Amino acid sequence: MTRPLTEPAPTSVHHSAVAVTLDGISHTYKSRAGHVPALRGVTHTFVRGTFTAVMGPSGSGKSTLLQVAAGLDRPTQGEVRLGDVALGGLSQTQLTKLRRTSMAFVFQAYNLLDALTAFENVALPARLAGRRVDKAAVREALRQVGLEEKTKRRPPELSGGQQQRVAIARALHLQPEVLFADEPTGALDRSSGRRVLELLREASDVRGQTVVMVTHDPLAASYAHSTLFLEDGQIVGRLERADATQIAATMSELER
Ligand SMILES: Nc1ncnc2c1ncn2[C@@H]1O[C@H](COP(=O)(O)OP(=O)(O)OP(=O)(O)O)[C@@H](O)[C@H]1O
Repeated sequence: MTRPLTEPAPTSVHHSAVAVTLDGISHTYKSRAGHVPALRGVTHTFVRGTFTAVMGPSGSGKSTLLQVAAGLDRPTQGEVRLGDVALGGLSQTQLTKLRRTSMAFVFQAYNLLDALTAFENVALPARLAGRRVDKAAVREALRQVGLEEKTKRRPPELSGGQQQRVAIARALHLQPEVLFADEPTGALDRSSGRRVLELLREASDVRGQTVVMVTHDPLAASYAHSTLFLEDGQIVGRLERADATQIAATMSELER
């Protein structure tokens, strides 16, 4: 596969056809109410250059799966690998470095810094990863999500949907090996939502990035190459190249 010139220098992570492997992952939260098993023996490989939607009823473990796959939380059991690198074998510093160079995450709460402008928020992760900030590329990322007029605004001066789009521009600008997004279209109107989904699909189809997106919306999931269904912390189904009607039908079977 050819790589665009703007991608970071390859590391061992980039040589594998598999972007992310979840190998027998279980994750249990310990809270005052007791132990909550959020994931129970999840095994899955996310192939490089694919776009996967993760669906399932509320509380089925979708966000946990994303957090664990992105190395934001260490699983109670099992192994996560990014390419050939086992995340469990890395120190916190090594993990942070790997995450900064290879992954981007669009959170449900957008995690923007209020003190920085939209432009500065988009540029920040690249700066933290020690890369030179290409101003034109930052502006282009903001243009792609329709915010070219708002580059100087700070998050408190933007609507929820606009903040969500800044978070998406920030992830796209990094051109990460793997892009994780938790409900990235949740706060968006139909047309901005569609645009964002097209951008995510383009990231995988055109640039060979791997995209993993949690969503409740069958229409959003239909933009992905495949959809995984979670229930009670386990993968209970998978659809390939399905349309929104098929995805919705599978979801309603699960929710019965
Ligand atoms: N920090 C936490 N402490 C204790 N339990 C948690 C914590 N985070 C999640 N859980 C529990 O783990 C289970 C899975 O949660 P998770 O957020 O992964 O589900 P989800 O499928 O993303 O849900 P939703 O669609 O409602 O966002 C739920 O039972 C939830 O209550």
